[in-house]
Amino acid sequence: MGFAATPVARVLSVKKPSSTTARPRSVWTPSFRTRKKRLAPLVATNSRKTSAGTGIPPASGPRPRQVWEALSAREAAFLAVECSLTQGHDVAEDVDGSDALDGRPSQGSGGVGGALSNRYLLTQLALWSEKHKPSRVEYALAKIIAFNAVRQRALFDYVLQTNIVRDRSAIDQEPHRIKSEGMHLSIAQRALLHTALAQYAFMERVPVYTIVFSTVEIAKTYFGQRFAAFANAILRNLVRYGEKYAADLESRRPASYIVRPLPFPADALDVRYSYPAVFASRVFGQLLNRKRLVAFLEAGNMTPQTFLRVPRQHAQHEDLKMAIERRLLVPWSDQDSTETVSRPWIIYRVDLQCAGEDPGAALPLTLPSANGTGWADDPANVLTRSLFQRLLQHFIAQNVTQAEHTFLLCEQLRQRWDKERRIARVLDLCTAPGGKLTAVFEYLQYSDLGDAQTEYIGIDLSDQRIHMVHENVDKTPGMRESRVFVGVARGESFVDCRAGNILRSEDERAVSPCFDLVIADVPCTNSGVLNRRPEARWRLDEQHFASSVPRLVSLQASLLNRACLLSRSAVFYMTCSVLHAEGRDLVRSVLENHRDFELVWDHLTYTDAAGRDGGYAAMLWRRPSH
Ligand SMILES: C[S@@+](CC[C@H](N)C(=O)[O-])C[C@H]1O[C@@H](n2cnc3c(N)ncnc32)[C@H](O)[C@@H]1O
Repeated sequence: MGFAATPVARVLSVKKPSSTTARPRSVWTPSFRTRKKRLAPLVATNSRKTSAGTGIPPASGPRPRQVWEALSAREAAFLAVECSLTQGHDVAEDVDGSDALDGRPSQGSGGVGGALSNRYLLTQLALWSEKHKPSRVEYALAKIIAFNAVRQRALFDYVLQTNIVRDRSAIDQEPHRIKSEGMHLSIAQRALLHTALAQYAFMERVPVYTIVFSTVEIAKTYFGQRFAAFANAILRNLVRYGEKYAADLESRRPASYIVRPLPFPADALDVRYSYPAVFASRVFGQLLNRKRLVAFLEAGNMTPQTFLRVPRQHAQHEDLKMAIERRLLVPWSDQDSTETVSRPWIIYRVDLQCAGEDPGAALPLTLPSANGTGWADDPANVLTRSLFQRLLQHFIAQNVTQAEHTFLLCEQLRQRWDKERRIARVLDLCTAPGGKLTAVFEYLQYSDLGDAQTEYIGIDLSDQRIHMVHENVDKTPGMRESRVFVGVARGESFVDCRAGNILRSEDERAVSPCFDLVIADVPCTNSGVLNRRPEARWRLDEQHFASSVPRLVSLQASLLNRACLLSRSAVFYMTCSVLHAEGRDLVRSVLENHRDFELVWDHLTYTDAAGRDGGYAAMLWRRPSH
């Protein structure tokens, strides 16, 4: 049976394999009815399989549309992963820090139509999505498969090696072509097998038969019969191999998110949790505790959580009350639920499972959800999801770590600030999408440190992302009516903003301290948000630590340096990295040249299973002049 989905390849403009064995693609049949007909035999076989020993009751077996969606999503994921495997991104290039909520980069974050390179996984998926108009189910599936395939690259290469490669050093020597006896894996073939493994390991509800079937179908279309037979053999072998290891793994407590056993070395944590070895060992060097390291590495492989920051004065919002009633929003347990002067917002965790979403499932939106609230396409669940979309129009999505760091920094500021004066001018050097600037605004208004005359200036390098700041300003009560200026500029050459014009200079002598508070929430390696940025970890290998990471650190130092020059009182320095090189050590080295400032408070949070992002926050305070 043919697999008709060539438009995906055209949309993603991924190079076709040059192999002479590649079979001509089957004819594209755009009508759903036709595709459904062609896939009908699969559906019948599949239902038999599901009831025959996979543990899935026949009633929840895939329905025709789902099978099509599963195949099509799998192909899109495969092409996106191939693209991601081909590219060696520069860490200093990936400055946008985008963490689009549902993973679709918006226009402004450099996604479709944006200026950002289209080499990224999410951008590839967005391009496919824009052209192919997949259903929500199809998109969610493709994203989950692709994210896991990219995150688990090291583990999956190890699995393939132990299955097909006799010589372990082959991958290191020739990463783009794994050699085994008589079989060469191209990048595209490797990507296809990675997506198969991603389904096998993480999607417990996908029957093994379906994984093998779709792999073979895609393999036939792209690589020809010979590779299809090879892929089939590899996967079947793996299932046998996995079973053999199951008992062994159980005794070693396999990572809870791996739902089916894969052979992995018990001691090599970098392979087992799939990180570049040098990064894992650096974090170990900081934590000096194997258990905490494992918790951190595991958290980086989990589905990221979404949080909403709700201003207290909006606590009675109708949609909000309904969302709390339906348990779509759950108050973050650590926060003080009573109103205090200093905490002007309530943080809620979004529990999309209550809307039938189950990120670990095979078909996240159409199978019964994990917590038993019915089918995801049940009208009640559809309503809950549309409620979530409405909430996003009113409230800012911000991770609890970012909100908490901003709160703690503001508290430090309040303790030191002369109560007789109001804060007159605030500058944010890297403002997009505006999460910190709006939080600081809320805090200053709420605590009376600021007033109607307080001026807020936010600049960012990326004009693509500046419009997101405007959206977030509009969501912040009272901010649009205040003295707010948002513009595009490089932070390290910013001098001031007068009458709506941005003044810049490379010359430090042109800079004078004219802001009470300067925020430098700098671009970083994203090592604290690796669960959101599947590709980011691969830019933390030996080679990048020697080349692009130092360049990024030097940009961070320039931005912090400029922040100190511009501030007459406080500097907030923040990153979403857990590496000391971008946090504590960097602050200390910049302070060497700014004896007029002292570090009064800092905090490093590691990514954790509760959903906290990793990140660093520090407050520098200008010493009183004598
Ligand atoms: C971590 S994000 C900032 C997040 C933001 N503060 C918030 O809370 O929503 C880093 C931002 O720095 C911007 N950026 C990168 N290099 C910059 C530079 N040299 N000058 C100003 N902004 C820069 C990026 O475009 C990105 O929007």
